[in-house]
Amino acid sequence: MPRTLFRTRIKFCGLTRPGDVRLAGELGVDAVGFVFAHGSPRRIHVAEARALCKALAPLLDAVAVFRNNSADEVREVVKHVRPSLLQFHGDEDDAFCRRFDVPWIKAVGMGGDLPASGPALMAAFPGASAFLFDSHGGGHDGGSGRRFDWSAMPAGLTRPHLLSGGLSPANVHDAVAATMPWGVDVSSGIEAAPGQKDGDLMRAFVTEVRRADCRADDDKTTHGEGAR
Ligand SMILES: O=C(O)c1ccccc1N[C@@H]1O[C@H](COP(=O)(O)O)[C@@H](O)[C@H]1O
Repeated sequence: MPRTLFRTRIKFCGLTRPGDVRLAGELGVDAVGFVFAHGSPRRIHVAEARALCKALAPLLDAVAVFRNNSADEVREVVKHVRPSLLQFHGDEDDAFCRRFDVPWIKAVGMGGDLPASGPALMAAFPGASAFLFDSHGGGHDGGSGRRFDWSAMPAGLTRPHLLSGGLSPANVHDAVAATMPWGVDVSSGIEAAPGQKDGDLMRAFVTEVRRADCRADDDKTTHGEGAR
């Protein structure tokens, strides 16, 4: 079987149980997300996040997810949890996001008004390490399990982007094949209940992403195209 040169990064978000964090590490995902957003059914507190960090495998990143949290709340998480990345899912601007001296991802809502273009996004968020496209906006929340029209993703981004929103083992192969993202992020689609991940769904999700990666490699071999 041909081996792919490009590996789609995988983030599992909204973990609340050490066993789920351990399994994520065993499955070889790249990052797990801990949600500190108010109103989320997956919200955890600093002490719980610190306990979950003890279950992290080496080289598995912890991402702290916020939505319009105060600067003090973000600072407390940064100080006590020490996440390797922050993810901002609300109306935070570039100046707010860069205050914490930790690399960050800006989540872009695709549920309401659509972003103008990739270059416009990069100009609005010059400090963002990556962008994440999710289905929030227009009255819809993040982590809702809803997908959006993947063809509406803005063109012209030269920084990494993650696809998210309503992904699951049933659709992630097609999502990766259609959009070739840097990475994918999933919460509801691998859950038995909010915050409780399902081991079989976690495993199936990773399998489907890797199947899409192998297909992309086959396509490149067949058509002589360059890497992503
Ligand atoms: O997971 C949550 O509860 C959450 C709450 C507030 C902001 C973001 C949240 N999670 C992010 O939502 C998307 C999509 O999740 P889903 O797969 O559609 O359920 C993902 O980027 C999570 O990081």
